[in-house]
Amino acid sequence: MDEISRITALRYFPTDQDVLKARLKTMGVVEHSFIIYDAQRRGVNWKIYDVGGARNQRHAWAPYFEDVNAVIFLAPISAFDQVLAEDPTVNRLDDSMQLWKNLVSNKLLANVSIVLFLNKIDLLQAKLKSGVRLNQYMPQYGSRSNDYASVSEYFYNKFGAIHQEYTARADREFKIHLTSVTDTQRTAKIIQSVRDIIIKANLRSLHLM
Ligand SMILES: Nc1nc2c(ncn2[C@@H]2O[C@H](COP(=O)(O)OP(=O)(O)OP(=O)(O)O)[C@@H](O)[C@H]2O)c(=O)[nH]1
Ligand SMILES: [Mg+2]
Repeated sequence: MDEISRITALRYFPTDQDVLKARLKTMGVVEHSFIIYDAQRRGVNWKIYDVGGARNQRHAWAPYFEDVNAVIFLAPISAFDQVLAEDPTVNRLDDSMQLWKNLVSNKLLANVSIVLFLNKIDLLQAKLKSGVRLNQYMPQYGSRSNDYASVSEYFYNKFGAIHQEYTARADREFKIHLTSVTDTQRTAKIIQSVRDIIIKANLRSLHLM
């Protein structure tokens, strides 16, 4: 609402932040292709497939599984007190953990590197600060402290433990990041580390051949 006069102006042109903050549901699978140059100005062609996360979109994922090098999975850890739009009886974060378990245990994805973004940490911080208690929604959190450091560590360990227990391949490249992807500067750094993981896994598979 602070931006209403700017956004309703006759010559309004959206900023990058406006675009990032827009809520635009992904329908089906959307392909993005671009070239990233390294320090030696060598270009590498990247293809990113953005898949819709809503339940009625998930059937569209499987055909892509066999050809991908890496999966970036975003789990909205601020959503512990929210329910799915498509099924109000299901907690959003419980659903995300269940999906995470299915993904890491999927045999078609055994050779794929996985990067987990525990996302929306800015919203998580604000929510915890405003007094919303995690243990009201996830009783298993018990009497642990309700501050950001403890809560984010809890989720970090919880998602990590699910990977450890259910992964289809224990020695895959796997990394967890706490993210707020609308923060472009921090996300750019994290994407570099995602790139390193993919390159590492590629090199490893070449040595194996
Ligand atoms: N504050 C904040 N907002 C975020 C963050 N990540 C995403 N959002 C916002 O969350 C909303 C949902 O983003 P979408 O890209 O539509 O979500 P999605 O997960 O792709 O949803 P589907 O396309 O339905 O799978 C948008 O308004 C984003 O700006 C974050 O880290 N922090
Ligand atoms: Mg989307």
